[in-house]
Amino acid sequence: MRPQPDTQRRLICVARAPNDLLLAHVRAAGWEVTVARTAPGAEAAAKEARVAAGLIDFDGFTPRDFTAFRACLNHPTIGWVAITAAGQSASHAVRDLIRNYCFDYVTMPLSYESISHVLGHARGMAALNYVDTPAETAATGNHEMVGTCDAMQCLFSTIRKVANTNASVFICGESGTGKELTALAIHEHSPRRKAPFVAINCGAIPQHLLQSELFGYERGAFTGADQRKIGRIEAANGGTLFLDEIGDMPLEAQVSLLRFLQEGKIERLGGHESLRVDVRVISATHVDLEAAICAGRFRADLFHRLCVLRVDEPPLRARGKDIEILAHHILHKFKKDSTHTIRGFTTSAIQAMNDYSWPGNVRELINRVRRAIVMTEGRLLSPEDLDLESFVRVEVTSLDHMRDMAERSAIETALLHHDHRIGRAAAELRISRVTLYRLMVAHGMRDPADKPLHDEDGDDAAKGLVAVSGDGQG
Ligand SMILES: Nc1ncnc2c1ncn2[C@@H]1O[C@H](COP(=O)(O)OP(=O)(O)OP(=O)(O)O)[C@@H](O)[C@H]1O
Repeated sequence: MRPQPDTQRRLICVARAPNDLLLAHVRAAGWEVTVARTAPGAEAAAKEARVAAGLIDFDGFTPRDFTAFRACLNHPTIGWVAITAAGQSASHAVRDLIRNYCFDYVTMPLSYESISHVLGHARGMAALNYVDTPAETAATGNHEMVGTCDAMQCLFSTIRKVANTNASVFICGESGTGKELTALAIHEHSPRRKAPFVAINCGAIPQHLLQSELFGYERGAFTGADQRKIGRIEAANGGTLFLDEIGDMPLEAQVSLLRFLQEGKIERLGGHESLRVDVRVISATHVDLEAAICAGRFRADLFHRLCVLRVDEPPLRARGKDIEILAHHILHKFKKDSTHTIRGFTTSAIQAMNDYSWPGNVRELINRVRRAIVMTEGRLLSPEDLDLESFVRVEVTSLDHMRDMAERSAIETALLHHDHRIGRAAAELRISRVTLYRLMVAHGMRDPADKPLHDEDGDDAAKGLVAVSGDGQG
């Protein structure tokens, strides 16, 4: 389960000599403050906080502290604001920290109200990242499997269930959906987790070599076999064997594999000894194996042996909000590849990712985000960085709506220009005051109950126009 967002307004204040008056003020403004006077203290406070604002005064800290600060300043759910004294921002190291890690900076002296206001914004921006941080779901060693949508939650529950048995598992799903990761997760959650997980891609190995790769061979078994080689099945003894792209396995190897699944024994090529091997088999394919069976390319009896338990991997396009969550997860993992700090994705990039059909699934998402991290010149990754600009929705609005917007904008500009003096604004727009009042009411800029006042303009020449009823303009 995901933790709930923090509703408290937490503030981490990092300073060698904290400003007591400032602290009293932010506390009075409702912030729950944690003070850190050292870099390790700041790190500990950052680890504790889920969503928080951070206020950091670099004065008095050493360059070594600056290096240590990077980890906590990089925390995605803490919005940092730096305090700088006049002249301090001249330091190259401080400038770098502010530019790369801080939401904003304030130069002292500044009103405490303004600081509290900036902190509120910084915390708000950090809270947006909170919803984007990936859920802890099915951790598989160093490989985290991210997913919060119903289809992925269902997959995680299936993984936990099938992990407890020894039956063969068959994973079905489009290319790049995470079939190997699922197989690894099953292994890591099973009692076999301490024994090897051995993966072999049946499609990537030349057909004539697949048998020897799977079963191994004895010295002299064929020309060039100058020493014994242990095959992948034997290497997985006690653990799990993952047969990827099983649909590409040649018929000859299918016969040998079927024999192994029936008897639990193998014979190395060129050997005469039968060896008992205890292996749990997980296989996967992105092709329609039932069709391959009908076409005589795959043995039905082998399929039934392999597919005791079936797991379906959802395509990325069917994972809804998970697309965005995964994108942030990948960004977080690879953002060090960029020379500058990248904070996230533009709204149109998120929309383009949601509209794209992802034929290459998670693998393609990883590649696009990694490319974007390297190519971008901004702090937010755009559809162009992701090479998805053709998926940006162009909103088509009606002509009436466009006219309406243009009218409202012209009125706002004229009123601003003339400091809300109605007569002058109306004159610039070349309409009467009465028409301007009517349009302001129509655009919700004025309450119809409000009577136009003569002295609103402070301009006697304009007063006479108020009495004029209509000017025939639309
Ligand atoms: N839910 C997920 N969370 C995080 N990373 C994922 C997830 N699913 C897949 N990946 C990553 O996507 C990449 C492709 O996954 P994987 O190799 O498991 O896919 P596959 O379905 O086995 O691909 P193929 O059909 O080409 O063999 C890997 O880098 C994997 O770590």
